[in-house]
Amino acid sequence: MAKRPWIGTNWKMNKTFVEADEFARIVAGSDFADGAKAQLFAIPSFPAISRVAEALKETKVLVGAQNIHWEDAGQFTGEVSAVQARDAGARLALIGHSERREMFGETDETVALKAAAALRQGLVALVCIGDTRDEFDAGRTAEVLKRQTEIALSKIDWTAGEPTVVVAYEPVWSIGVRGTPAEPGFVEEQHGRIKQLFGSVVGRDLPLLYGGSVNPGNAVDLATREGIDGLFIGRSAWDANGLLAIARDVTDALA
Ligand SMILES: O=C(COP(=O)(O)O)[C@@H](O)CO
Repeated sequence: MAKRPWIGTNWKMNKTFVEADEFARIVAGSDFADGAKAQLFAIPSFPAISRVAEALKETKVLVGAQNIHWEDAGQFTGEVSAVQARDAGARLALIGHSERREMFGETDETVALKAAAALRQGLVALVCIGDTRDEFDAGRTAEVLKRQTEIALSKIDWTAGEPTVVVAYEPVWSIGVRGTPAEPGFVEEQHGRIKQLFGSVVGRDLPLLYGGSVNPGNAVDLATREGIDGLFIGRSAWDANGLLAIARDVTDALA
């Protein structure tokens, strides 16, 4: 059976309401809206979540929040809880993106707390892990990914139903305009290691996505590799037609 990949985008701090509406309109009208060929997802900035969720409500496209707090409510100025994100229409929470780890003090421990909070509210927890350039250069990639994975998954009650956890390997050195695209063979090797960790840490397989400078030129090579269950895309998918073109190429190649 052909693999049904996860393919989605994190808008970061981009898009006005007009641009968000345009993106949602194009995706809602596409042949990927029914979710048959791929699990699409889009993660707007907080203000746009409710309108994008509304525009996509008749589709199978998951709308997410870019961050959540680990408490359900309280005196945390400027923060948004999983309860509130779900209330706004989010069905997924992005946790531990490297930009939050690097610039906003996210730690392995807060990532673990947030993953558990997302699952308490029935959200898909999309947890990012990744090595920095220095860690990569020092040959510490495997050690870093092991630590991040083990801690991120440590506060989840794996006996309670089927917690919906998706992990994304995103080498920090491959993300954004200054990033270097990772070699697909290197990614496949890391994914093999991370998949083994899923077996030993939680006793089950989890969807494992790749993110970092994914573009129309490398998407198929990445997404058709062993252990790569989908793509988490930034710049190349901020335009809805860019997202759909990559989804089409990938699903055609997997068919
Ligand atoms: O940050 C990500 C990758 O961004 P690129 O612009 O594709 O390098 C990832 O989280 C998806 O947003």
